[in-house]
Amino acid sequence: MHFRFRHQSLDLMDGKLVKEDVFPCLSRGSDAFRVYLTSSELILQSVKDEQTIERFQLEDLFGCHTLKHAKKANEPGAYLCFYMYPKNKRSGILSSVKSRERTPLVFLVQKPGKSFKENLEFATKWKDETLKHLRSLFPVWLNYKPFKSSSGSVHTTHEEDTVGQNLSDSRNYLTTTPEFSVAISSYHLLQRRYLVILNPKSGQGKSISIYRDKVAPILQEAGIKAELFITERAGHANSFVSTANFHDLHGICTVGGDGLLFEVVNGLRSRPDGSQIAHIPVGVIAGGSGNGLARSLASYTGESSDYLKNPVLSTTLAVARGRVVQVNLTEVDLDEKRLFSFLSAGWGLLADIDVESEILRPIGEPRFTVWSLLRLMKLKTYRAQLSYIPCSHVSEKPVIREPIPETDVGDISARTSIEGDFISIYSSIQSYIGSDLIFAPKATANDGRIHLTFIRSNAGRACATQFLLALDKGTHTNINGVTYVAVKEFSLQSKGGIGGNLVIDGERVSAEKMIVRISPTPLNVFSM
Ligand SMILES: Nc1ncnc2c1ncn2[C@@H]1O[C@H](COP(=O)(O)OP(=O)(O)OP(=O)(O)O)[C@@H](O)[C@H]1O
Repeated sequence: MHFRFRHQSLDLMDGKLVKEDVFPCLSRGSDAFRVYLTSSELILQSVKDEQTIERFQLEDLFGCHTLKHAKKANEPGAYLCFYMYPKNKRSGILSSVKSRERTPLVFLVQKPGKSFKENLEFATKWKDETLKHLRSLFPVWLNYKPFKSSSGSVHTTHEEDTVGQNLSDSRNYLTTTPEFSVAISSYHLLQRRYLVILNPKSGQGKSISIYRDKVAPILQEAGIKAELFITERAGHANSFVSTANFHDLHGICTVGGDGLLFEVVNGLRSRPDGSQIAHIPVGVIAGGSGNGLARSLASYTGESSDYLKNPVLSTTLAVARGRVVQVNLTEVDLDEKRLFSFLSAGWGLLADIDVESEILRPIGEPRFTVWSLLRLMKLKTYRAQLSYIPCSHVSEKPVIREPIPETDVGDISARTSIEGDFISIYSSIQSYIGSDLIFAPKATANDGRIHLTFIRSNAGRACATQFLLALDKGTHTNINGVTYVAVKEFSLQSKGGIGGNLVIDGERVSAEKMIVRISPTPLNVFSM
C-alpha cells in the first residue's frame, strides 16, 4: 500500500495512516518534522529536507506520554514523548550485533493562538491514538469470570471497547486452547495494572534499588500502574498470591530469580480458582542469580545479545511491552503433593552442585565451578528406578550411547524403565537452566517436551566431567555415556525416599516417588 507523503510516494508497509501533523522535534535539534502515525509505524519526514525520513516500528515503542515543561511554566506548548527502543547497530568491534537502545522522541505541540490546555488536549489525542494501536498489537485480557451459556459451552464476552473498533483479530487471543476459554468482562486498552512481587534478598540483594532506578521508570513510561509487594521471607510470595484478589489485573511480575517465580506460579496454581486464573501472564525481571526462564525466553525471541548485555533492561522491556506467549509447564507429583515447574527437575550430580554450593554464595557464580570440582572428586551414585515415555512425535530417535543398563524394561516407543545406579538424572523444559547453561538447545517455548538426560553409574567420572564441561555449549548430549531423550512424562522412585538432592526449578524437595509430566495448561508469560 502506498500513501502520498508530501511530494513523495512512500511505502506504508501494511499499515494504515492514522494521524499526520507537523511538530518541531526536540530530539532532532528542534527541526520541524511531518509525523505520520500508521497502524504499524511512526514515520518522521523532515520538513526542510523531505528526503530525510526515519521509520520506527510500533513494536519498538514502549510508551507514549504528554508532558509539560518543568521550567517554562507559562509556555503554551505541550510535549508529546514517544519512548522507542529500536534495535541499532552497536559501534566498535561488535558492530554487527544489533541491540536495543533507548531513543526518546520529544515533540513540541504548540498550535498558533492555542492555550496550554488546548495544546495538551491535542497532544493527548495523539497519545491515546498511539497507545490504542500499541495495545492492540499486544493485547492482554482482564478478569476471569467463567460464563456458561445455556448450551453449556464457555464463551468469551466483552464490554464495549472504550476506544477503537478494529480489534476483532486480537479478540480470540489466549482463547485458542480450552484451558483459556474464560470469559473476559472488560478490556482496558490504555492503562495496564501489574502486581510486582520483589525479593529484596535475590541476587546480590540489590533488587529494591534495581526496581526503583531501572524498572519502575520504564513501567511508568509504558503506562503501567505497578503495585509493589516486597517479600519478607521465603514462602511469602506463595502465600500472598494464594489468596490475593486479582480483579482488574493484567499481569504479575517478579523481580528476583527463578525461586521467586516458582513460588508465584505454585501459589497461583494451588488456588481454588487456579484453573480460572491460569491465563494471567507472569513476567520475570531478572534480578536473581538464577534466571533460567528469562534467559530461555530471550533465546526463543532472538533477544539473547540484549539479554546478556543488560538482563534487567531486556526483561523489563518484555514485561512493559506486554506480549504474551505460552511456555511449557510441568506438573510434578511428589508422593501426595503436586507442584508446578516451568524450568527443570533434577537429581544427582547437577542437583547436588546446585543445592550444596549454596554455602559458597558469597563468592558468586564461581561457586558452581568450585563445587563441581569437589563433587567430581567425590563422585556419588544413587539407586533408583527411572521410567519415561518418549514423545511419539519427536522425529529424532533417542540417543543411547551408554553401556547396557542393568535392567531395561519396556519398548523405547512406549514406556521405558531402568532400575539401577545413576550419577545424574536431569531434565529441563526450557532451553537454558541458567545464564550460560544451555541444557536443551532444541527446546522451543511450548514444544510439549521434557528434555531428559541421565548418566548411569558405570559411565564414570570422565563422562560426568565432560558432561559438566559441555553444558555451556549445549553439547553434553553428544557425550558417550550420556543418554538424552525427549519425553512427555518420566518418573523416579526409590524405596525409603529418593536419596541426595531432588530439585524442582532449583528448589529442594523430597519424595519417595516423583512423576513429572507436561501440564495441559501451559504458562502464559510476558516475552519480547
Ligand atoms: N524476603 C525474603 N527473604 C529470604 N528469602 C526469600 C525472600 N523472598 C523470597 N525468598 C526465597 O529466596 C529464594 C531465592 O530467591 P530468588 O530466586 O528470587 O533469588 P536468586 O538470587 O535467583 O536465588 P537462587 O540463586 O537461590 O535461585 C527463593 O527460594 C525464595 O523463596
